[in-house]
Amino acid sequence: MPTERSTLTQFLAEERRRHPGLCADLSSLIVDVALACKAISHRITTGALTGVLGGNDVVNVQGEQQQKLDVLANDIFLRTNEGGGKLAGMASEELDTPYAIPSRHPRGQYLLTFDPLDGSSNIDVNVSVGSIFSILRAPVPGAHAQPDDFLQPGTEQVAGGYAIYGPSTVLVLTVGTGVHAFTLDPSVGEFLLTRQDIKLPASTAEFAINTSNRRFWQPAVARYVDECLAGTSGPRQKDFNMRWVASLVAETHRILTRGGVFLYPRDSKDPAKEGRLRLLYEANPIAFLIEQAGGKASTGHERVLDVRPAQLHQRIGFIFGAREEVERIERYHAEHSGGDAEEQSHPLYGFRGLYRSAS
Ligand SMILES: O=P(O)(O)OC[C@H]1O[C@](O)(COP(=O)(O)O)[C@@H](O)[C@@H]1O
Ligand SMILES: [Mg+2]
Ligand SMILES: [Mg+2]
Repeated sequence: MPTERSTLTQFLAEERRRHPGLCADLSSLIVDVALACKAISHRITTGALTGVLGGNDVVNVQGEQQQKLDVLANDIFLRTNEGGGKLAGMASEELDTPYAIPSRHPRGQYLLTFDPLDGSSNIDVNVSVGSIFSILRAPVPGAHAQPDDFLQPGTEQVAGGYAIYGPSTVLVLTVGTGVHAFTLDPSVGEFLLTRQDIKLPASTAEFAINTSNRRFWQPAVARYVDECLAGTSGPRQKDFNMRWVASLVAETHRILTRGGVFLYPRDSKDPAKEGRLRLLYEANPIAFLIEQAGGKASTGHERVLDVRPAQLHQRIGFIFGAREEVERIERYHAEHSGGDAEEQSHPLYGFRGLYRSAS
């Protein structure tokens, strides 16, 4: 079917004309990443027919049960991107250490980090999952990337995005010049531009959080959620809706489509972990998109993109979306940060925060 919409490749060529600083290698790397997403999309679509559902009895570096599709998607990302001559190395949520580009391939000037399959717990129940990616400059172009090379703050990203595998497959991308969405047309095998320069409303009446963690929340988070739940009879004086898909990509896509705020804050469930989501593969690329769309992304205390990673698989508290809501949550964190640390780390503190904030 003929179409007048730009393909991803045409769009990137046009972006390079508009922004001459955009490098040709970066465009072709993004096209390779998109190719990986198409292949993953195809495997997900066939589901049980090709035996790709279910676990594979392996626990990954994150301490989580790997799904067959986690491994498959990881493999597709590596194979599709290793030979293009654009990369000095890759780092994946599913691999303990960075992936070295095999010596038979030329090495390039970029680093690719990715969560090959996000929202794994949703695969078997046929709910949307996705892939998330981030592109950084290699400190030494052409050389084999060292693990520390990946430890760059999110502000250094040159591109970031995700593919959502839902009722349709959509690639959402930023190269630092706005946020654009491309829908996969399976009849021609191309991502076609369907939304340009996506903007996020500054306010919202919809929040997303896993409330089963409530007893582990810090007081600032409990206060924020309690106020939303109190609706028109509480201090916010408006009713809020709530959503939780348990797939970061799906939550992000909803927020980029109709607004909202997302919280997976640091909590006391496992004090050894600084959060649930991973800084390099999840928080940074999503924060890049959200900021480019006019929203905010924060740990509760600071801008996510300013965090200097200390470890490849570092986790982080992640709050993003409508600017006014994120600013409010940051304010609550600042107001509650002077409290009694011992009391605040108590698992029931969140509940007591409920009563305190209601007064
Ligand atoms: O199961 P929970 O605690 O609600 O966590 C859901 C979160 O975990 C994730 O699934 C983590 O991603 P992975 O599936 O890549 O491990 C996010 O997509 C989602 O926001
Ligand atoms: Mg993930
Ligand atoms: Mg994953």
